[in-house]
Amino acid sequence: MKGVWTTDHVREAENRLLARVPDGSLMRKAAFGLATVALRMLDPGVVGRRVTLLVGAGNNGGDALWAGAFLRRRGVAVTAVLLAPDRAHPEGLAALRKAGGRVTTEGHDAVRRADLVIDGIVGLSARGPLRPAAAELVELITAPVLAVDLPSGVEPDTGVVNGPAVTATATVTFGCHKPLHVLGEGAKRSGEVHLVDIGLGPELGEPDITVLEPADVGRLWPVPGPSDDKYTQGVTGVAAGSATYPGAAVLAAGAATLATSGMVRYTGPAADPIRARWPEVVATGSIGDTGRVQAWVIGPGMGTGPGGRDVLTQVLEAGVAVCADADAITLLANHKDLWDLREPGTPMVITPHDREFARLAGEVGDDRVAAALRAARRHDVVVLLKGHSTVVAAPDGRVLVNPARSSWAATAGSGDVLSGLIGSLLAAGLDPWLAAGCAAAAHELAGELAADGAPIPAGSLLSEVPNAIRVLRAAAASVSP
Ligand SMILES: NC(=O)C1=CN([C@@H]2O[C@H](COP(=O)(O)OP(=O)(O)OC[C@H]3O[C@@H](n4cnc5c(N)ncnc54)[C@H](OP(=O)(O)O)[C@@H]3O)[C@@H](O)[C@H]2O)[C@@H](O)CC1
Ligand SMILES: Nc1ncnc2c1ncn2[C@@H]1O[C@H](COP(=O)(O)OP(=O)(O)O)[C@@H](O)[C@H]1O
Ligand SMILES: [K+]
Repeated sequence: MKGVWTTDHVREAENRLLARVPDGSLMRKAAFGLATVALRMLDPGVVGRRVTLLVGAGNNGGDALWAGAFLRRRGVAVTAVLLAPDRAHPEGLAALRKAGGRVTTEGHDAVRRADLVIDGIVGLSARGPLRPAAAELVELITAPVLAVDLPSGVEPDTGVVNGPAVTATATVTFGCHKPLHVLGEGAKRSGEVHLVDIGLGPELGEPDITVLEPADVGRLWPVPGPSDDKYTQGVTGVAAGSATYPGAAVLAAGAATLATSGMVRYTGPAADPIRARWPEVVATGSIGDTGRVQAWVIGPGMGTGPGGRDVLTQVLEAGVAVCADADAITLLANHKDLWDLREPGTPMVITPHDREFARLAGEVGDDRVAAALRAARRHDVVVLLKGHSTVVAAPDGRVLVNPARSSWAATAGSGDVLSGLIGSLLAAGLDPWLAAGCAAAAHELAGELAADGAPIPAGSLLSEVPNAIRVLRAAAASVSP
């Protein structure tokens, strides 16, 4: 698992560390790590290659200047462009000058002619988009960009970009990952993120955000053992679909069928198409005939009328784990009394996209993590907020983020697949926060495998679920002793 810490927590940890290490040693460590990645990016042949440093007013610029000094000593032609000449980091500037680096306040030529640009404009103290002088230079960049700590112009704690910002080829970050590296536009703008150890580890407490690695998901994915039968692995119930939207039920039930062994039961008006596509599913027309399940998936294509409300009532009263998606979320938003039917402590995951979220808990806004946490605490459920970066928040404050590598999953019906995956992991007994996180990871990977460079319908994503599970389990096998 990868930990991510907010800027407040990074600063607190840095202050504790700074109190017990010699002055300047952290920055030199950070800068040396930065220079090492820069040399790799310049390879082959670093002597005489042109590196331009964009240097802002703070320590982020200081990192860039110190890295420039290291690079200069390896024969690189280094030019520092000072955006705030009076406030450039004094020791870093002196070190660069001593190593023979050039310093200027007029950066147009240096940026245009660079083989590599190092973005030391702003780091953890960033507020808002790039200021005009910095934005004008960034516009001119054609070379690869190595960002110091984060691509300047991106909000560090949300990954939001509201104006001009750097798009980095790679980012070197120090001590730990920060939220922007895994969230939305920030993740995209960071490029490949390299973590440099500056000894911050012991000072960092519990992470604010966790990212599951493929091996984590593979290890957690439930598989049958010698003593298992179809019931012991958890039976998933799917209440979804309608005469108008039978496909949503077929996708959700299909996902539950493929995600784990064991058994899937279906209830609703799409029993015939379900039987035709998934003969393994035990399909009935009414919830009373369904038999026992360990978890329900409810909502996709179900409708928000009295029929849907009645089924949701029965599901919530059943006292088993629930994944509520789509129309079930709208019903919960429209009829607040439905929440009271749930037995306290029963695992529950809701999976809104932004519009469903707004119905339930107000606009998402820029801070998706804070929004998901707010809703999770208000309703005492795990909230999976969909998007390019999926955020999973638990009422106890745990947050998982699944940053997508591609956007092929943004296609009609793919959410139905996701809810089926979550339901089957809940039925298998996984902690609901992990169930949602593992499902999001497998879902995203299935989309990537299915697409392979071209658009796909949700059915193709669904077909790749077994391959995604194989890849994730292989990752787990390759790291276990
Ligand atoms: N602490 C440590 O031990 C270590 C810290 N390290 C490094 O320090 C970095 C944090 O440094 P920091 O706190 O000095 O501020 P930093 O991010 O460089 O900002 C500088 C100034 O930029 C300005 N500015 C703000 N927004 C802006 C915008 N949108 N566009 C343009 N300019 C903007 C604003 O100045 P203003 O003009 O508002 O006064 C702000 O004060 C951290 O990211 C890491 O790289 C590493 O060396 C490891 C050890
Ligand atoms: N830009 C994107 N990049 C990656 N994944 C995305 C993107 N947009 C949506 N997704 C994912 O696609 C799925 C869409 O779900 P949803 O909006 O409920 O669609 P539907 O209701 O048609 O099934 C979710 O898993 C979501 O996280
Ligand atoms: K930066």
